[in-house]
Amino acid sequence: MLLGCIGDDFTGSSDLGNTLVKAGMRVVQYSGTPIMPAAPDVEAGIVALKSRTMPVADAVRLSLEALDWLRAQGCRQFLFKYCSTFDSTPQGNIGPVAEALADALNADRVIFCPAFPATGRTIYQGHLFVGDRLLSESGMENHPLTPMTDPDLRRWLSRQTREGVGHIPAATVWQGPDAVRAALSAQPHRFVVTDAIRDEDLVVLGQAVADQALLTGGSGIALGLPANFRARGLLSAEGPHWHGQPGPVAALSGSCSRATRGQVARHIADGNPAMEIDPEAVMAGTMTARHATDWALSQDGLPLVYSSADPDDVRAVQQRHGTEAVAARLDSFFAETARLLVAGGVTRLITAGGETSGAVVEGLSVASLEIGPEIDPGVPAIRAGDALVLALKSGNFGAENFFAKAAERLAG
Ligand SMILES: Nc1ncnc2c1ncn2[C@@H]1O[C@H](COP(=O)(O)OP(=O)(O)O)[C@@H](O)[C@H]1O
Ligand SMILES: O=C(O)[C@@H](O)C(=O)COP(=O)(O)O
Repeated sequence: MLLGCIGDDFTGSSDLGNTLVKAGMRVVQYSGTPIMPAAPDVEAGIVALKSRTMPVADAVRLSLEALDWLRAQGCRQFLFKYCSTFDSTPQGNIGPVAEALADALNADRVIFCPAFPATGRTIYQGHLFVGDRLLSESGMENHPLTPMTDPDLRRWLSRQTREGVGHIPAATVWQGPDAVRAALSAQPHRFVVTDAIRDEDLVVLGQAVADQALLTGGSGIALGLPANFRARGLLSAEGPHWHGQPGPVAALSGSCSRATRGQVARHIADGNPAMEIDPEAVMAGTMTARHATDWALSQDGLPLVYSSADPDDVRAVQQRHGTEAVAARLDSFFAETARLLVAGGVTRLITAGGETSGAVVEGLSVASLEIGPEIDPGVPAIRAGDALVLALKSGNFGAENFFAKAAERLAG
């Protein structure tokens, strides 16, 4: 294993896997830190944690455990993957996890670059944009767990860490890898937010940090890394392999992000079967995973079970029961529904939402996931077993007809 990655959620980890596979690396995503060694042909290993929103100390501990395992697999470079919208609270977890990893690896400079231009996430003057809006006006300010109310990454990260936070502007990135390397060494601070507006900028950054032990960012920061290993003659020529899976299909969505809500609306408008889950009914125990599964298994086509709701509805239910209590109940509802669906014969499962997908993969007790071809930017097809394939969609990713598109791609 050459590149060791730690993802703070499951969809984000598969997004990173997608980038690395497209650039020709053989990638396996692990559900938590494995207890066994990796297969010998894995070139990039991604330990997916559900650490984005857990208490800081737990996120740090789990990330360090993952780092230990990746080091034991022989990795030469390490990447901490978080969301392209920098999902975190003023307490963490991006800053504290990065600090712990940097200390463990003796990294004296660490870049922070969540840019992912293919999905509209760009960084300019240290500010994160989603399309033509600042992060804080993109809808992410309403995220149920990590409302992003400040687009200045330097300021947001500073709240989470004891380290000072520096900045490398786009003008330096445009001068190429040598200029970035020089700017990095000249930084007075250990943590450095880097601008990136285009894929070319990410490739330059990837070249510039070829010898850094630790990088942090969205999946975009991995764009240039496979070429570094290839240039050193370290990648196999064969590349990844993939075969699809026919059979019954179902979709689950606990994502309340704007893109997912559009995809849910489109799925319904296209006449597909859909069942809306009322969180109140789940909290009261009157809606159970068994009910949802029985309904889904009795449908033709691509049934969708969703709790996706507008920000006002989400806020109202959170105020009544508490944010964590609602998230925990819905996560276990979806995890159990996934388990029952697969037990009932479903071979293609599509999930929307980072937390939701993490809960589902854990509920299915799948230890490792082989990353396959891209469905939409940031979302690959995944093989989870001999007769099970998955698509784990980040909340804000995917075309409007994502559910139908994913079902087709998983089959082929
Ligand atoms: N109707 C709802 N009301 C309140 N919370 C919800 C509702 N539906 C889902 N949630 C919770 O909102 C969170 C959505 O997060 P996630 O699954 O990561 O989606 P995304 O990728 O869009 O951020 C989950 O914790 C989920 O349990
Ligand atoms: O970088 C991204 O945007 C994604 O890879 C990701 O992490 C998204 O997380 P969720 O929106 O919670 O799925």
